[in-house]
Amino acid sequence: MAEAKKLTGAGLRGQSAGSTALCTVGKTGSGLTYRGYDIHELAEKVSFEEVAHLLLKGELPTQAELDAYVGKLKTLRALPQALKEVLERIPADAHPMDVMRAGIAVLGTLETEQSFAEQGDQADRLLAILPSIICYWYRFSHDGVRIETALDDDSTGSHFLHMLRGEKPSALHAKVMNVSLILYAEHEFNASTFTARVCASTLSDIHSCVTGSIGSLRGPLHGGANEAAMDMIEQWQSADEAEREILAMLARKDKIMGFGHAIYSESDPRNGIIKQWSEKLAQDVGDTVLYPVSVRCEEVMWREKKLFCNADFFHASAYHFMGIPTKLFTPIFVCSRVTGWCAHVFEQRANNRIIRPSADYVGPDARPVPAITER
Ligand SMILES: CC(=O)SCCNC(=O)CCNC(=O)[C@H](O)C(C)(C)COP(=O)(O)OP(=O)(O)OC[C@H]1O[C@@H](n2cnc3c(N)ncnc32)[C@H](O)[C@@H]1OP(=O)(O)O
Ligand SMILES: O=C([O-])CC(=O)C(=O)O
Repeated sequence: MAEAKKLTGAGLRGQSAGSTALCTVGKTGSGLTYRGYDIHELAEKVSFEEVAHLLLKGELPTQAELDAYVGKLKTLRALPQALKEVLERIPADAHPMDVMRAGIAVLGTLETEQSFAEQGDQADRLLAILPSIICYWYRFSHDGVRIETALDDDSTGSHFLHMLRGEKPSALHAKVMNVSLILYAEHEFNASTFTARVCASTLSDIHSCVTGSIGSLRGPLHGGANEAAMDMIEQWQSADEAEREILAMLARKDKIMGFGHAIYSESDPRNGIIKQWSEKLAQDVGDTVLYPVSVRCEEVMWREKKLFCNADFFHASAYHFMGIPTKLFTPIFVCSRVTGWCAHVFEQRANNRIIRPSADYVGPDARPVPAITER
């Protein structure tokens, strides 16, 4: 079993910033559990909606609870007219994460959380509507069509692909989306979730918390790494070329996106799972380049630097093989992680003290303000 990573230095690394009953990350080096359930078992046996229920409502649902929950989510997929109009005004070259951030900000003005008693329903609405927001904007701005978002797909992943392509996905694609959404759902005090908790600690509303989280997830050191990894690997025509380029990047001390992790020491448990599905998808589309390129990157990074693929790296090829445009990779992460964010908001609210750390002052000593003519 891998040893836990030694956590010291800047970035609050290794410091406990609160407690959570939602998730353990890297407790023994490479483990990941949601409310005590191992990620491998969840990815194999349950649906994303069951995981959402687990995170947001405390337990895996019974069949009757699941049926009711899926039914409820389906009723929450429609976009308010005012939100559609805003989305239609956002240009095609906008960053899709900005579209999601703006979409939730607008939703917060239309369906404002009036009291914390509404938080469960608000979280369900966010979960159901986020795929609608991004796909409505994408299809309108790129294809000039106003899509129907209130579709009857049973799963969030199928709903997303159905809106994106205008037809129901294959069983393989539906399955991979389901696994992917499970893998991305929750990860303890990562940057975007901590953003949500800081915002929640001021007793702010849930739309503000989630809007802030989307902003934090957008960066390439966090959720944006799946797109950055795709931009990198798609340039290479063979595994040998990938090896040469990775070695050159390492020599230049470039950051290789999709590798390394703040908490895990020698592997990210989500990687092996999504890698298997990426391989299946590669076979499905007859790929002979991108998957071998990805595998070679993994081998070279481990051999040269003992750096391993995080959850984002093989998501890049998996999403690509399903024909998903690269710019929608990180928005899919949002559609999943909103469950973790909201569950953390609930947890923060249930046992709250405003989050307000201290800083070590390194500026000038106290001094008088000079007159403007003397500066
Ligand atoms: C779902 C997710 O959000 S997973 C993370 C997605 N992000 C990425 O894939 C971006 C690339 N990776 C990284 O930037 C980092 O590994 C992070 C942000 C994930 C973690 O950062 P840290 O906790 O600071 O990394 P860590 O302390 O393990 O770094 C150790 C050394 O390895 C280097 N290193 C870490 N990751 C990488 C990488 N991907 N490429 C090159 N070097 C790296 C660091 O620069 C550091 O070198 P130094 O000691 O010479 O300064
Ligand atoms: O935990 C982290 O720092 C980043 C991560 O892997 C995630 O949020 O899924």
